[in-house]
Amino acid sequence: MNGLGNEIIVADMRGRADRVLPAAAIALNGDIATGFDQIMAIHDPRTPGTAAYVEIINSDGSRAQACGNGMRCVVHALAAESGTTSYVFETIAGILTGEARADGLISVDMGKPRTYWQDIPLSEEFYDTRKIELQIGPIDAPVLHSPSAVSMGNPHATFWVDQDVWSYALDRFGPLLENHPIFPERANISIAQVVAPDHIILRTWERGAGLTRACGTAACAALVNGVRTKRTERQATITMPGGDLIVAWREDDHVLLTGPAELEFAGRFDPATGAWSRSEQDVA
Ligand SMILES: N[C@H](CCC[C@H](N)C(=O)O)C(=O)O
Repeated sequence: MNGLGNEIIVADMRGRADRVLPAAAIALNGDIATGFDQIMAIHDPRTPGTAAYVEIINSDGSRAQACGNGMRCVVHALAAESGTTSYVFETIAGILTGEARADGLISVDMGKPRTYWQDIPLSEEFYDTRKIELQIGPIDAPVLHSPSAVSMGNPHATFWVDQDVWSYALDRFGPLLENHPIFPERANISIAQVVAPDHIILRTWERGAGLTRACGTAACAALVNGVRTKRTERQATITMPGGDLIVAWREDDHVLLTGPAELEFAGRFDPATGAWSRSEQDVA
């Protein structure tokens, strides 16, 4: 599947006691036919009132706490299977809800942002995480600096720029910033250009996945950080390489992410090794 070009494998692990292992993720990502950004593993529910417990694995085998585009793909897949359009899920970051809308888009309540430095987390004490001391490039003329930091369950840094987001070598700066010691759990790194109070252009280097065509939690982080720094309204269109997402930071502090999800093809794979086969009936 994909969520706005963010390549997602949705794995149905219901009724099973095993998990998708990092080795399987690395093997699947090593095959051009199954290269992906995240695996969303749907497990039996652990908490009454939830439909499933969802584990998230990046293409480098690391586990993530949240994945907005991936959650939309999970809603899309389950709705296609059962016809039910509203879901409550549990992830390691907490409870979140998703809904397949009549217009074909999918909305996911990504929960509340965490802005306190220890919740992001950062390795140093910053009491104002709207603008932390982090820069890259020449010391007297940094290329990127003073990002806003927030957690959507996973850590994000939003660097504000006023040039075209494509004029920055994010493929070079991304890994340096992702692995910077200020982020003890690494971080997702985004470059954001605010073109209107309700419109952000965004590119993301994802923790554990690299450059992706869209990143749902980064879109949420950019909107929240845009409001915190008085650059944007509480709802905006986030234009990413794969297309547009709509993000709204509601008055109840929940962040709502709306966008598409698409099925590409189905198959089966071994959750321990990543050995896979494509299903006969092509569904794309
Ligand atoms: N790479 C992210 C997880 C996936 C985020 C992204 N694909 C999304 O749609 O939110 C992390 O390790 O925190």
